[in-house]
Amino acid sequence: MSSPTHFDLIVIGTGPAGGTVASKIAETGKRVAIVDERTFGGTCALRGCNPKKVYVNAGQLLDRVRRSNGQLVADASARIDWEKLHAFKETFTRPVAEGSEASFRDSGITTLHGTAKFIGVSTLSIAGELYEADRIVIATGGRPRTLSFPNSECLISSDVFLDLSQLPRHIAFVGGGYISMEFAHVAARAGSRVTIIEKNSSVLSGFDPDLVKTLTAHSHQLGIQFLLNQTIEGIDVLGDESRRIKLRDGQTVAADCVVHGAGRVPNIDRMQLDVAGIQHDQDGVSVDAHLRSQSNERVYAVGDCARTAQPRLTPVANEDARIVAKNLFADRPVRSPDYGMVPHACFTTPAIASVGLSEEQARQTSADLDVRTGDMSDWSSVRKTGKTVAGYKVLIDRDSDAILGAHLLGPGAEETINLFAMAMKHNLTAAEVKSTLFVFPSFSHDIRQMI
Ligand SMILES: Cc1cc2nc3c(=O)[nH]c(=O)nc-3n(C[C@H](O)[C@H](O)[C@H](O)COP(=O)(O)OP(=O)(O)OC[C@H]3O[C@@H](n4cnc5c(N)ncnc54)[C@H](O)[C@@H]3O)c2cc1C
Ligand SMILES: NC(=O)c1ccc[n+]([C@@H]2O[C@H](COP(=O)([O-])OP(=O)(O)OC[C@H]3O[C@@H](n4cnc5c(N)ncnc54)[C@H](O)[C@@H]3O)[C@@H](O)[C@H]2O)c1
Repeated sequence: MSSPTHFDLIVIGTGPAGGTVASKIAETGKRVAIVDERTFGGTCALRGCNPKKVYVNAGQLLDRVRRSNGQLVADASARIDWEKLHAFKETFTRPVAEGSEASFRDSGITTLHGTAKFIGVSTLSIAGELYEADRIVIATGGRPRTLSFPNSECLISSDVFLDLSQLPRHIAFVGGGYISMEFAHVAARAGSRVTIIEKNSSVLSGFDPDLVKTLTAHSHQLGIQFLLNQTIEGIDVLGDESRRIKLRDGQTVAADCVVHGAGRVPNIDRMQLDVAGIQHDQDGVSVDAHLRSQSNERVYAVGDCARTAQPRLTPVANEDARIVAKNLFADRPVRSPDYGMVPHACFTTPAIASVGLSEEQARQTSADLDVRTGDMSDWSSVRKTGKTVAGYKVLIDRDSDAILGAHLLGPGAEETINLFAMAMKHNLTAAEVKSTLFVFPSFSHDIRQMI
């Protein structure tokens, strides 16, 4: 067998994490290769955040027109043409693969295609060829969790859902997390009958339970059916587009398509990590504070496939990449990511968003907690958009006046939460935030009333 082609760095995965590391290191003049087994660009740009947001925008627009009740616009009878919307979505995703590969090549990066597998501590096999490198960065992202009930393989993934050019009439979602809630809101507004089957007693476990209750009731009014505390026993495949989901309590749910929204896990199981002595478990590649593998010092891991305490989101992947690019060829890797406060939002309509501690966590941290909470649906900013649900919960430690957590539901929540994240990262007190002048009228201006 011929000797392996040598690089200073090989990056596995072309998503936000891997792509950023490769580009930054190539700028320093090192010999860099990047590989992907799918089209270049990663989940966020091709199968996640960006295409999803195109659909969400259509759902928001429709919601706003319908809610205007003849007051903001005269004719509220708008509808989504899914085929056209899908075609519009493609205008964002189609150019990504070619564009991202060309941009790597323009930066002098070698682009490779295939599934990378370790065959030695620093040697990879890719599409039958061997490659070795002084440093290897694993940035392979996530994949849908494997489910164990009979016929679970008939579920479609979020990748496939985003690519449907026809919207099924009845869609069932397994799991009530981000993916299901975001897709369900769009699909229900576009005319599908939607059922969400969740194993726990409520959906969206990472968000404030009181705001989730309000959002769930609102989603129910939209026509989304929630089946909570459910265990799926199996699925009968009755035809190409006919499924019957059997629940442990004896209920059955008929659907044209069943979507996997039951969580994602690190995509590392096919890489033969043990061959390279790279410690890992179901939560990802074990890394130290500098994102270096704890057991193979040539290897780093970033983004969704790394085992850190952070949520699996694009801004986290970007921060990992920024730090690893500094550590990779340093004499000693000393930099650690500065995640600050990671805000998160689920793009339902309206959106729900959070940053910092939950009320339960804040009660354990603060001896004197001020829970500022309220219904915002009658606030002028919200009413001006037409009537919808809106609420907030801001957690302030009375002793220090520190903001410990902020939780929002309502129009613009996905934007307003960023101001809380900035204030909290930079330790602004509640009084300092309240004394800041914000544009009026704006959703951000409402912050002054919340604290
Ligand atoms: C439907 C959906 C919606 C989302 N929406 C949001 C959102 O609104 N906001 C947000 O912040 N986050 C969102 N996310 C999460 C976000 O997409 C991820 O956190 C982000 O893409 C992680 O980046 P990454 O670079 O770690 O991995 P990825 O972007 O997943 O890239 C990994 C790449 O590695 C490749 N790969 C895997 N294994 C191998 C191998 N062995 N050999 C070669 N190549 C390999 C894959 O093909 C892939 O291209 C969403 C995710 C999904 C699924
Ligand atoms: N807006 C965003 O930032 C965004 C959007 C989509 C996805 N994402 C990322 O993708 C990840 C995956 O999203 P997701 O929605 O698949 O996962 P999730 O972790 O958000 O939710 C999974 C849900 O499925 C439930 N579940 C698990 N197994 C089940 C079963 N057998 N039957 C019924 N319910 C079951 C869980 O209790 C949970 O409520 C997210 O954690 C996030 O990192 C982010």
